[in-house]
Amino acid sequence: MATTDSHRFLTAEEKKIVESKDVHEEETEFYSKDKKLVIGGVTLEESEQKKYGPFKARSDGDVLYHSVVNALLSALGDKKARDIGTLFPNTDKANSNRNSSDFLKAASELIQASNYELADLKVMVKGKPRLDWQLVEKNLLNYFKSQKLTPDIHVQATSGEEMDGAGKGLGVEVFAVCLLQLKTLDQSKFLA
Ligand SMILES: C[C@@](CO)(OP(=O)(O)O)[C@H](O)COP(=O)(O)OP(=O)(O)OC[C@H]1O[C@@H](n2ccc(N)nc2=O)[C@H](O)[C@@H]1O
Repeated sequence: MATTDSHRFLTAEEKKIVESKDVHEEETEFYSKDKKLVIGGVTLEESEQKKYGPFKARSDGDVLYHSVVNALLSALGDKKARDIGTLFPNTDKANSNRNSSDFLKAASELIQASNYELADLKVMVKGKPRLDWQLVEKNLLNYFKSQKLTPDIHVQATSGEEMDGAGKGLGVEVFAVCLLQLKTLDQSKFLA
């Protein structure tokens, strides 16, 4: 039975079962042959895909975008939009294989409707998959620009040193911190 542990890779056993199912063109709720591992809107290269398989997730499983959405929702503090799962339940088939940029769009629209602008976004990725993090940064910058938001963005990565699930390659953890700033802030009074 697929669990809703949404950012775990398929275990070797699960992958074997699903691949064998795949032979009969069957697809499970969380895994389909065309589901690629994507982090920060960047799809991993085939060689990396083979090592890890896709995330087990209702949506496209982009754990970096999900973490950024949760950071934005946390900074906004709207109790009705507490977190990503409140806005986009993984029990909702509408989120099946959904592009996680949809979730970023929803969070960006909440910021646009607020008294705040997005000043800073800092991301730390922990896990084994290697990506061009500069490309992820560019992706995020372009995305937010399309939403009329211009945060300073910095993305880092660490292996997790085999110490825990992410470090052992069972999945990827992403920590995101953002700074919202009042749109009406008159910065001149801070300039000496
Ligand atoms: C992003 C989505 C899109 O469908 O799922 P995936 O595509 O990763 O599967 C969902 O928004 C899902 O995000 P995520 O929050 O990571 O999923 P889960 O860990 O399963 O938690 C789902 C929701 O259950 C609630 N929750 C979870 C754990 C907990 N101890 N208490 C809770 O109340 C939270 O509201 C959380 O948002």
